[in-house]
Amino acid sequence: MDRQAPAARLESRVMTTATPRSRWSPGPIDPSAAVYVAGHRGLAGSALVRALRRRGITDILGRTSRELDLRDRHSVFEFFAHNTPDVVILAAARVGGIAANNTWPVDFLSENLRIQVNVLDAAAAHGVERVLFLGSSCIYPKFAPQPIREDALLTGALEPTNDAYAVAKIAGITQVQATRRQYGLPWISAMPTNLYGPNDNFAGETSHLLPAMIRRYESARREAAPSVTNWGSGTPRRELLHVDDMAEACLYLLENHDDPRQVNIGTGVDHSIAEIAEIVAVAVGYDGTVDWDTTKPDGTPRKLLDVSTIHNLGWRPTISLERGVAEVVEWYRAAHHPEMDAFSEIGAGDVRI
Ligand SMILES: NC(=O)C1=CN([C@@H]2O[C@H](COP(=O)(O)OP(=O)(O)OC[C@H]3O[C@@H](n4cnc5c(N)ncnc54)[C@H](OP(=O)(O)O)[C@@H]3O)[C@@H](O)[C@H]2O)C=CC1
Ligand SMILES: C[C@H]1O[C@H](OP(=O)(O)OP(=O)(O)OC[C@H]2O[C@@H](n3cnc4c(=O)[nH]c(N)nc43)[C@H](O)[C@@H]2O)[C@@H](O)[C@@H](O)C1=O
Repeated sequence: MDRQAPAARLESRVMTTATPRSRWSPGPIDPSAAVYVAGHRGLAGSALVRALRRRGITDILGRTSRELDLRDRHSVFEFFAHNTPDVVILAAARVGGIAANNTWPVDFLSENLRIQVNVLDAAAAHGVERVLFLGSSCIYPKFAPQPIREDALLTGALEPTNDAYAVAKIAGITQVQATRRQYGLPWISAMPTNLYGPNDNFAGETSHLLPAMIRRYESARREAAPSVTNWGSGTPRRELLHVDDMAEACLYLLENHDDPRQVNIGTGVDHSIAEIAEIVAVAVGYDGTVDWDTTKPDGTPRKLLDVSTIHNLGWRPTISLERGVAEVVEWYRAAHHPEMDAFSEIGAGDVRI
């Protein structure tokens, strides 16, 4: 006799029943759909929740990592068995800026592989029709031709500061494609460029470029410091997308797109790090001088995405970098009081609102 609980039985294989046939067709997400946003408190996940609410979707499932550790396969399968989501958006991941990726590569590889495999296996086991997997532009080769087209994937060596994270993300894209092939489920993957917005990680050392700079420049302004020191040479280029634009793009893809190849999401415009620093200085109102710490890594020299696929599908971003950065500075000032400046020691999760 099979003494295992149903969730445990499902855990041992990806799919229990015969291949499901997809019933999906393009159109708005059903307002009564149960949508699970894995990572709903994060930068991307919280923007996805806002975008879903703007569409009138109310049955949004979210669990913090304390409530549901997605590295724990059994818990993930139990969650799916009890909640049976109709749509899954996988925005939970171990995420960090260049220093975090460079310092803890095996954590970024191992944790992300486990999170992805568990969530995607559980979604397949329950026959979830619509799944969107979020990767990142770091999946592409370090010296890919610019702007980077989707077909540049796996054509060259990765940027060493984030190769472990990138390999985990490439595995996620492959799992989506393999699930489509094996089970006929219309799952998709999206690859956003560097993101910024409210609910970002402003911890400093582990942050991405933009939140790190907003924190640094705001602190320098408050303290009337004569100069700030940014990382690297200032010459690499980055394409920055407001996370609310990213969320709209993801929902647009979920409503309109069904194809195995990952889709780039970006603005199609990039700036040097020095130019981005100047935009932050203006938004914050800091007029001191800038030094560059070249002992810190530059990372990939350029990773401008070719966004013609999503443009041709009919989606374009709406938030300019200057406006977006100014809004995030306001958000940061409202969310973080000066006495909370020690929050890097507390951990980014604890300062989210
Ligand atoms: N930030 C960026 O610039 C970019 C991000 N992306 C992609 O977007 C996705 C989300 O990134 P972003 O929003 O920036 O990251 P954040 O760090 O802001 O959020 C990550 C979320 O994942 C959750 N999480 C992490 N580990 C676990 C776990 N073990 N179990 C359950 N939940 C977990 C966290 O939950 P909790 O808060 O409860 O701890 C958090 O809400 C990632 O896939 C990333 O690759 C893509 C391109 C650029
Ligand atoms: C989204 C993407 O994010 C990461 O890749 P990245 O784009 O290299 O990351 P970043 O945002 O941290 O840095 C961008 C650039 O900015 C320069 N820089 C200046 N001053 C600061 C600074 O204060 N902090 C940081 N972090 N960078 C700084 C820094 O020297 C570098 O040249 C990966 O995690 C990757 O896995 C990934 O997916």
